[in-house]
Amino acid sequence: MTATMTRPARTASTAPQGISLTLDGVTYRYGRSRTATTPAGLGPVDLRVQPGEFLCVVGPSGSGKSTLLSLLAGFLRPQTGEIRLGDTPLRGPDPRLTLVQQEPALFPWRTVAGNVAFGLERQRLPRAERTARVEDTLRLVGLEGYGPRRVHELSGGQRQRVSLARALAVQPQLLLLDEPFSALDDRTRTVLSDELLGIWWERKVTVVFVTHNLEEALALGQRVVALRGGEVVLDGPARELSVGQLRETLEE
Ligand SMILES: Nc1ncnc2c1ncn2[C@@H]1O[C@H](COP(=O)(O)OP(=O)(O)OP(=O)(O)O)[C@@H](O)[C@H]1O
Repeated sequence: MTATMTRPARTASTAPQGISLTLDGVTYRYGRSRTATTPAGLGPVDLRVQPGEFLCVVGPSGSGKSTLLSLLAGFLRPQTGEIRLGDTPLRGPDPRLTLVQQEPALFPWRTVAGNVAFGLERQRLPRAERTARVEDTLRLVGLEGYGPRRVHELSGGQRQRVSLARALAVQPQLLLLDEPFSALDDRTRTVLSDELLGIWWERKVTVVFVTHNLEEALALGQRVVALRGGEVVLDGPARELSVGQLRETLEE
């Protein structure tokens, strides 16, 4: 990650717009272990993410980042409290949100276009519209013309672009990203981070980006939330925070 990363000066397009995300007293505890007195997990967490906001979540290993994302993705249900997308309680995986994971989970038997089209198949779009949407999204992630290729022909960075395109093709209102660039080399990571900012700027989607990399969080996020021991220990605008301050808070 470099300090030179800048937000691209693009004009924002009209659609689709991001949605607000609200967590009210959300907890999730895994089964009580024999050694730990307090069961591991998350919460209680109160958080409100504004429509179109880019939030980065940081924290050391075991701080609850994945648990939080699993709750937001609807894979886990809060044991107490409530998560709302806009005004609606989240009750499980929701078509208004998509998740990009650390390792791109692509279908090797499908082409690049086939992978990107996957989520659209459930939307029952007319074929021509589906094809246009796939092409547009591939262009958006810098893979114009890659549609007919097979996944195994691609580099790690290109695969993660396909994964991002698949998540974006359905035009989510909330995009969840779980350490999406951590397996990539520094240069590819910087390029993709910059491109993600461009896409966010253009689409105005709400983003929750989980990373253990503090520099990355400050470079990408408008706002940074730090987790420690399953609790929010810091929440502030990225421009007012420093790596040292985050590190200090997380190590206390
Ligand atoms: N399936 C599970 N069963 C029991 N405990 C779990 C389970 N998953 C996570 N935990 C515990 O819950 C706590 C939070 O874990 P979580 O995976 O959310 O942290 P994390 O910040 O994502 O860590 P990492 O950066 O290593 O992925 C940890 O103490 C972890 O050991």
